[in-house]
Amino acid sequence: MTDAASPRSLATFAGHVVLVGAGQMGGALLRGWLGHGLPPARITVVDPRPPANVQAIIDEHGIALDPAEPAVADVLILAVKPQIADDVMPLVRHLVGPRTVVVSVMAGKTIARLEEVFGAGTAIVRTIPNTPAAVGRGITGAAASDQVTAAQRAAVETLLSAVGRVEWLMREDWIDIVTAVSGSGPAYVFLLAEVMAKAGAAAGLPPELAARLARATVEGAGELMHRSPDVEPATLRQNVTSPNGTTHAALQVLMGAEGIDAAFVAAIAAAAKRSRELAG
Ligand SMILES: NC(=O)C1=CN([C@@H]2O[C@H](COP(=O)(O)OP(=O)(O)OC[C@H]3O[C@@H](n4cnc5c(N)ncnc54)[C@H](O)[C@@H]3O)[C@@H](O)[C@H]2O)C=CC1
Ligand SMILES: O=C(O)[C@@H]1CCC=N1
Repeated sequence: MTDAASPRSLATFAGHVVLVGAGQMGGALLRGWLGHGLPPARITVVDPRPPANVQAIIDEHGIALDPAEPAVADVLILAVKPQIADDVMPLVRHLVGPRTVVVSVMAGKTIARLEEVFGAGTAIVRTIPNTPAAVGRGITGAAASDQVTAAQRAAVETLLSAVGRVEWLMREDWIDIVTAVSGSGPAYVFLLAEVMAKAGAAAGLPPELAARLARATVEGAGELMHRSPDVEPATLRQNVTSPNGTTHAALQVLMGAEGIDAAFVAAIAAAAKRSRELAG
């Protein structure tokens, strides 16, 4: 595993990186690479309509867009929506050669599907990052095909580490569950801030005050956990929970038979199932 706390410089990264799709996730990667010193001349972006904030970065650094003179990529990153992947992948097929490692951040798309498009001998890394990558605090699960060399694996890990941690997975089929836990996971935490705010307002607080309290609580709890790497989340929870106090009363509700455990088991199963469906 690598950690954003000890990121490697990309200033001496050898090879050309082609980013296909520079939206939320592709844009976060692009910012991370530039922030860690990857020379802009080593990057090509293929995206007909990047968001304005990403276009500004592309313009500022003079990054090549969609090469008129197709050059084979050393690392080709696919970061378009899975629903358009089957249309987009053939359009960048010419950028993939014998030395290329293709890296997908797309939910659902399997290594087997990518091999159908790019050839069975192609080195492929299937990953699932998450949006805290935008602040260098993402976590990415990654599974490599047998064709990926040690050098390609190291190169991919270096690029992914620019936006956070990397967990290499022994089994590709774990990716669907990783997607459900950490890929989609930030949404569950943001939802928590939303529902805590709504509940506070419903109980009588001014809605803006409830929203500020909920937001600061989620931010602070996340930071406390970040700064307590040796303390289990359960211990951090217990530290808040006085015997028969207010937290205990709330947790009785949240952790009851139909509570948060059961809801999360069902939610993770639903997300993993959807990830498997997106393979098609
Ligand atoms: N947003 C998230 O939390 C996560 C997203 N992902 C995956 O990342 C991928 C991208 O998702 P987002 O960045 O959220 O989507 P997005 O919609 O923000 O970005 C997709 C980008 O693809 C571009 N695009 C459209 N057609 C194209 C084409 N023909 N050639 C090149 N680029 C094209 C769009 O202009 C857009 O900039 C998806 O496959 C998703 O499953 C993975 C983990 C987390
Ligand atoms: O919702 C999705 O399909 C993507 C994959 C993980 C997070 N967002």
